[in-house]
Amino acid sequence: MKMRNPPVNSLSLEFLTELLISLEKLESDKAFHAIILTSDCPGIFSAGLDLMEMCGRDPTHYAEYWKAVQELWLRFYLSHLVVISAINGVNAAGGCLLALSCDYRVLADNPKYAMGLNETLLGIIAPFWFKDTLVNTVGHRTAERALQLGLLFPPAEALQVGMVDKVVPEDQVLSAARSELAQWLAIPGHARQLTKSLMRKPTADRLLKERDADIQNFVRFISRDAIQKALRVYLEKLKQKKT
Ligand SMILES: CCCCCCCC/C=C\C/C=C/C(=O)SCCNC(=O)CCNC(=O)[C@H](O)C(C)(C)COP(=O)(O)OP(=O)(O)OC[C@H]1O[C@@H](n2cnc3c(N)ncnc32)[C@H](O)[C@@H]1OP(=O)(O)O
Repeated sequence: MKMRNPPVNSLSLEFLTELLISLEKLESDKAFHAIILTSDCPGIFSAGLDLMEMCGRDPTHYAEYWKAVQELWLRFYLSHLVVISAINGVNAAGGCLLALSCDYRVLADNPKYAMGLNETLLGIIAPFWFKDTLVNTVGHRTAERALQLGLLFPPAEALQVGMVDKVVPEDQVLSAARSELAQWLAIPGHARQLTKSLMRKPTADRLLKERDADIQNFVRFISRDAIQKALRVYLEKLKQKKT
């Protein structure tokens, strides 16, 4: 699955919906057993959630958007397919969440390709299920520091803290993901799927039990004047970079 939403693969409502539909199609076709998730945007895996969806819109839109973000995470996190990410670019916040939801992560060795949950740098916070997904991957202490500081880890550090499983030269990222896949596909499917569910269901259940409350919390939080201002300032900084 090659993500293509130029220029930065930001996860707009339309793009989230496309990803969701693609994933559902693959999951319902018995011929498919695995997905390699990668990017078609040079140097960028994903810039995360689309800030334009969270800025200057109305509460109904925020609720619809957040429901789609929840849906995509639940679908990826609990997918019965083997999902491996071949991370071939910088990967922030919501994009990093997608990669963390995979079963295995290969990252291209380029110091520009940092990844992490950098929400605090925007003046916002990672929701509890983003946090839980990170904790499940790197452990509590590393996650606490990474989340508070909004750290984006370059490849060597991402590997060292366990945010990714392998770092390879940039031209080998897809072949390394394919080689890894062979090991996962050699395991009897039902046993691997049940084990994945055993490991992940408690984390997913937390959100499933509180979905509506989580949407309401998001809408209240994102609608605050101070948060809207912080997002506008961040977007402005991104644009000023060019001048
Ligand atoms: C009480 C508790 C309640 C809980 C509430 C929880 C609330 C939590 C809410 C949300 C969680 C948020 C998750 C996220 O994912 S937020 C997004 C975080 N992403 C980032 O910080 C990355 C930002 N982007 C960049 O750093 C760079 O763009 C880059 C490194 C990815 C690429 O750099 P470069 O190649 O130089 O491109 P440009 O910066 O020039 O960007 C091109 C173009 O794209 C626009 N853009 C970039 N990122 C985004 C984005 N995430 N959304 C929308 N648009 C984006 C950028 O502004 C440029 O636009 P242009 O000037 O018009 O061309």
